[in-house]
Amino acid sequence: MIEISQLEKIYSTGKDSMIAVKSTNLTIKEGEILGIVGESGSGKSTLGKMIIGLEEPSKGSITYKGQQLWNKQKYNRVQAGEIQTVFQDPQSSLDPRMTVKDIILEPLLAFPKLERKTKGNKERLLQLIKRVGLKEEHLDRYPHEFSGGQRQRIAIARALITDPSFIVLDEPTSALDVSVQAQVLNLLKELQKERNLTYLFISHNMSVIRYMCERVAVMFKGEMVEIGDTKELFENPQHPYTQKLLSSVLTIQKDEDKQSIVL
Ligand SMILES: Nc1ncnc2c1ncn2[C@@H]1O[C@H](COP(=O)(O)OP(=O)(O)OP(=O)(O)O)[C@@H](O)[C@H]1O
Repeated sequence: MIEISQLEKIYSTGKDSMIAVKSTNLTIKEGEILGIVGESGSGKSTLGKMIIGLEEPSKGSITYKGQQLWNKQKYNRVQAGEIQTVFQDPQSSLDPRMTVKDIILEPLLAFPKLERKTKGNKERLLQLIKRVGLKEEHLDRYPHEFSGGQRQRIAIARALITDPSFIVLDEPTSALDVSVQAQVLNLLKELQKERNLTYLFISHNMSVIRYMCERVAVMFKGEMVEIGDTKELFENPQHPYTQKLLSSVLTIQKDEDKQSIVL
């Protein structure tokens, strides 16, 4: 579904420049949940941002269903909302001045045809809000009236309004309490099955990755150092950095008397 080839991102600030993502190749298959794991600053979010059009690649290419996503420095939006995203912090990603209804409908503004089709379809909005675990009366309220978990449910409904095929989930539960994290992860899993969605699931949390993902890619200092089936990678990590990531997870679990980090 997505082919990433020799993708690179260099950030320049004044005289300095740094390579956030180094010549990366990656295939994301239709209907899979692919995890991207790595410590803070390893380039995970930058990779996601290039796919959703928020950062322009410095080199390389990304194709979605065979079409280039970036052409001559312009992001190609012809996919009509097929690519969506959910960010980590629903507090800052939801506009506090907008009602929940307007927040959810907002992505449609970029796609007039879709907007016309969906706007008159109140039933669809109601189904969606209920499907993510909220109620009709929530539609006229504002983000600050909700808990963190509810706000993330609003963000998920907003991502689904354009009926996407592919969603970049960038640390979607990291800002939530542990028990709420599990509920939101389960909702995301159910939605993925029901709608045959493809996810790129970014997280620094190995337990969350193990729970959610069929395959996982490990990023270290901007490079993709290992990729494989989640089970195999957890049982038999090849790269020293992956081994280090995994050993730290086990230590935390042991030290906290088997209190598993998430689930
Ligand atoms: N807009 C920017 N300008 C300059 N440097 C940036 C910018 N965005 C990210 N970087 C740098 O690029 C590197 C990769 O950042 P990125 O946010 O992709 O990492 P990450 O793995 O997602 O980290 P985290 O888990 O903390 O979000 C970091 O060193 C970061 O400081």
